[in-house]
Amino acid sequence: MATKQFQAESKRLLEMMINSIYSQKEIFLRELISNASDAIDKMYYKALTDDSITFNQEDYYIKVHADKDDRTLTIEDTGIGMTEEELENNLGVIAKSGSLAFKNENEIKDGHDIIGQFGVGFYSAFMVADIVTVYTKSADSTQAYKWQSNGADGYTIEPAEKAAAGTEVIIKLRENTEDENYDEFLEEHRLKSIVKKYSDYIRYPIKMDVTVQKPKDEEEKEFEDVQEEQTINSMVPIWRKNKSELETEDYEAFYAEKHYGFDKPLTHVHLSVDGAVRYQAILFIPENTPFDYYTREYEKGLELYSNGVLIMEKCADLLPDYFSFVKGIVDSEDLSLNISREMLQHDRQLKMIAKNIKNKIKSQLKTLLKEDREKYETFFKAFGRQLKFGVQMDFGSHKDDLKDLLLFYSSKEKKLVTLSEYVSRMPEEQQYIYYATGESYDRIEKLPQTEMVLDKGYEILYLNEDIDEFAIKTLMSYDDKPFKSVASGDLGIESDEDQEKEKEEQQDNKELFEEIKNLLSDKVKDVRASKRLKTHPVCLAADGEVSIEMEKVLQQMPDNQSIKADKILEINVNHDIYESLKNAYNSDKDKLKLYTNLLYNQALLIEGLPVEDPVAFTNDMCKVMA
Ligand SMILES: Nc1ncnc2c1ncn2[C@@H]1O[C@H](COP(=O)(O)OP(=O)(O)OP(=O)(O)O)[C@@H](O)[C@H]1O
Repeated sequence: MATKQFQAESKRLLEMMINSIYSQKEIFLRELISNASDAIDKMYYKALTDDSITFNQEDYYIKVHADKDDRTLTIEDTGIGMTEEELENNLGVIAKSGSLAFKNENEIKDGHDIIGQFGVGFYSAFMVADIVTVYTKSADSTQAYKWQSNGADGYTIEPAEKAAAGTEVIIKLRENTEDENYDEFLEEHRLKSIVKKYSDYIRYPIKMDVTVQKPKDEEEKEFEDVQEEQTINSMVPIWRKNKSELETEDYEAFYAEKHYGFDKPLTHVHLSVDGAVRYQAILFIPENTPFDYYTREYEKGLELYSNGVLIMEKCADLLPDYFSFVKGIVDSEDLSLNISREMLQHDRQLKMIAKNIKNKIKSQLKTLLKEDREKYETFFKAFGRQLKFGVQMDFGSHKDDLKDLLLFYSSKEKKLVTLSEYVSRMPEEQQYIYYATGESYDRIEKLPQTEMVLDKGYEILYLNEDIDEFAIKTLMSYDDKPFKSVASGDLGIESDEDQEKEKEEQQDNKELFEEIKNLLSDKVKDVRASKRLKTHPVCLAADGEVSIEMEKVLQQMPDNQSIKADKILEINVNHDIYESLKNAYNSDKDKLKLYTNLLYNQALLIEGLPVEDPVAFTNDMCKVMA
């Protein structure tokens, strides 16, 4: 049985392609400029083997020219041009890429990678054009040709006049409609910005006649608008340059030019990777937190280029959420692009690049921490919170990547310290890494719960951000040393003797504690004699997974589900107030109730929790004073 070839309804196919491949009309300019760049690259390759051609860089350029009267936009190049046959094959057959064939036939040299591969980019011109006319003359021919099409009814080819080799693509713009303004593609500013956006790093000059103001005479009193030919693209991407040629100022200038931020970057990484996936990248760590950083509006991502042509402005997949503050670009020739060049076909290469980038950022931050503590603290002030979110994210699966990048305030050093520094200072008998939580370092310092641990001479990490304790709970331990809140029931520092004593105290005061618990009903889970309090009369401790600090954070969330910590009221039985409690218990139950309420509310205030009934509380105070 004979195998039949598929037929294609080319008119329909073209229509579908034009209207459904690209998300934005402006892309057509990127495609035509890329074609022009490919055509010049082909001349470059031709010169390598053909002695009669010398490739003088200055002879090769691309020119964009808008004619407002005619409503035409011309993209001209001094590249290799096309013969009649090539015209027929390349612009007459959809999905036929002369450039891909060229790439396969020639050994591609570094830095001269051919962009075209799908054989469809050219037709994107019909997104904005009624008629496209191409004048082209091949470097191998003396005859020039004109190709013309309105997209729907096929095309014509006829001999034409053209002096030099190269190609001119003339786009007759569509009429404006209610929804679409095609005239924008005749505006100097708009054209410049599209070229800058997508084609800034095309390695040949993209020229345009630009309006500039010049003095009319020597006195420079009056000015007039004149047209001046300017090169509007940067051409050589900074990331392709050798690191040794670049100064910090060059990176800073690039950061500013790209509008990555109003600040200066704190540090940068410049990568040129030649592994399984080849890519170049420049990554910046900003100095300041962007104003919208901790909001839903903030979009993470790196600019992604393929062969110097912009593919995505913000490729989110290149950065993990916890490094979402990183700005910069990645350029790779090894990406599998989809046909519109707006997405990637396979994410395998991207995943490899992303993994590599993650590790590079991590090691850059570690180096900063080691070599420039002050700068690292500036970074941590701006983005430390995000790292802590990162620890807690995805069930803690990134905690090993991040644990050595964290800083917490130390009770001993009175400054931010790493976990490794804390552990290195731990006395041999200390089993836990202690932490205390509160709104500010000052408040935490005054917390009664810290007394016993500080008395022991142990260091305490002061956690004052809402995310802190969640991150610590996810970390669970560092260097095999578990974390322990100073507010937890068992601090792990009590001697057997202390524990025995505590049991006795609990027993001795059992009835009084029962009574206090009843008076407070469901507000506390238990009342106990405190082992940690030295000078303060009372404090609250949490029993179970949810700490008091966590309760505060959860209460602020919209879907808090009223999660509360199980609270234990701890009483210092060595405090004078305790005698008063005992007396009241024995002789005056109303007084016991009054004292209990006062002490409980005091404990709430110390913890930074709201007093449930402030009026009752102040009335109680007055009763004591009167
Ligand atoms: N300015 C030009 N000079 C010379 N040849 C050109 C020019 N523009 C297009 N061509 C030829 O026409 C072919 C088809 O162009 P088209 O833009 O449709 O696809 P492509 O560039 O090959 O691939 P892609 O769809 O990936 O951009 C090119 O491969 C090239 O051979």
